[in-house]
Amino acid sequence: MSATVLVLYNPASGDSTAKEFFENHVLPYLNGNGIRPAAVVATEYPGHAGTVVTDFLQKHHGEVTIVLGSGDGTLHEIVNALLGRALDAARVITFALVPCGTANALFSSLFMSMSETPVVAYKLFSLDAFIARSRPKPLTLARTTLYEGPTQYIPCHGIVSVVVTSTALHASILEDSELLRKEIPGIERFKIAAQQNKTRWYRSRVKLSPVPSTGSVQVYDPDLNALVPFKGSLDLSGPFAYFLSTVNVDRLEPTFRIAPQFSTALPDGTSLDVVIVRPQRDPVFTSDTPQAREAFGTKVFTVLTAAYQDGSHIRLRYKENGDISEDNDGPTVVEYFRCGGWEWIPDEADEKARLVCSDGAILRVAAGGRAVCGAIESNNFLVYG
Ligand SMILES: Nc1ncnc2c1ncn2[C@@H]1O[C@H](COP(=O)(O)OP(=O)(O)OP(=O)(O)O)[C@@H](O)[C@H]1O
Repeated sequence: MSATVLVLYNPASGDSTAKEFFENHVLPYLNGNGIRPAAVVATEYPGHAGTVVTDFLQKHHGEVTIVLGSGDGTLHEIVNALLGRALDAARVITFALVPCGTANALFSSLFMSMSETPVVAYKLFSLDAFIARSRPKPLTLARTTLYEGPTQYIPCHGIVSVVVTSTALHASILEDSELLRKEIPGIERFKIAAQQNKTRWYRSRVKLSPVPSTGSVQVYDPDLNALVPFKGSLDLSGPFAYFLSTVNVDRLEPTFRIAPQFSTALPDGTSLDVVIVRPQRDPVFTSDTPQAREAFGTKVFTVLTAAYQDGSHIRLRYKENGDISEDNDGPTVVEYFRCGGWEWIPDEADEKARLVCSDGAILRVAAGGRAVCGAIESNNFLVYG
């Protein structure tokens, strides 16, 4: 039996061209391939996508394919709305993505943009896979729970990411860039927000947990250019400049390949790739002063710039004088782990360290609380890629 099709797009995503793209390209393309959607819906307000899909699944039983025109945020809303309503474990929802958002991390990770491919054809790649009845890929999810108080384990919030869960600089960037959305609809707003926050450090502790299926945490070794078993302590002390974990993606924008090992060395269990920058690994770090933060901000920028160069940031290393380049043989500037999950335990006096970003949505850890994130398998959600 073929799947029932829902066409859903967010007209406010990215540069607000989803409606036009669907009317001019997606709907005629589906029609031309004999696919008759059961409904075509444009979202009308934040959160609407989750309601539309929940209602649709109540009316249509069996397999459902959603042709989704949006960015990652709308996909995040749908997944969280469905899991929040205790989705039946046997229910399968498959997404054919049409990238209409700002960053489109998941689509860009599934389909590398080739300069010779016309834009319209590129944006229809996931739809092509659906029409060709290719086997869809299961999505891994990352569930974050916020706990109040250091010992009192009271779950107060659970949220699931499909792409990224972060704290530190990335969470600050996402919080600030949202204020720039109207003015700057493209990815440039992330760069401006990065400039605004590059000298911030975040006081926190981190605990990494092993991948359940292997019982180990892996770390990237630039000498071997591979992930190897991590033998160090799983408790990491701060301050942190950057802390970000991903599932399903090696990049957060078409060329920002922040988690390159995800595509270079595919995970063989349900896991997260974690990218960390801690200023105290810098051989010239002496103390936390405004001058030290300013100087380290330049190094953070070098790391982010290298991520745009096919993910070369993970090979950057320190020289004894603190200079960084791929040719050095000192400690890595970036710590790159593959693990099952992490705990982020922010210093309660550090307001900004209490921010957590889940696919662009911003959560706040209560003073004295912690965020706990773990990779989970989901058989409910698949994507054509
Ligand atoms: N009709 C609407 N008007 C205003 N906002 C909307 C509407 N429909 C949905 N939204 C909101 O738009 C937000 C952004 O959507 P989405 O994530 O799809 O695009 P994006 O942020 O531009 O892309 P990306 O997440 O890839 O960077 C979502 O969080 C959603 O709540």
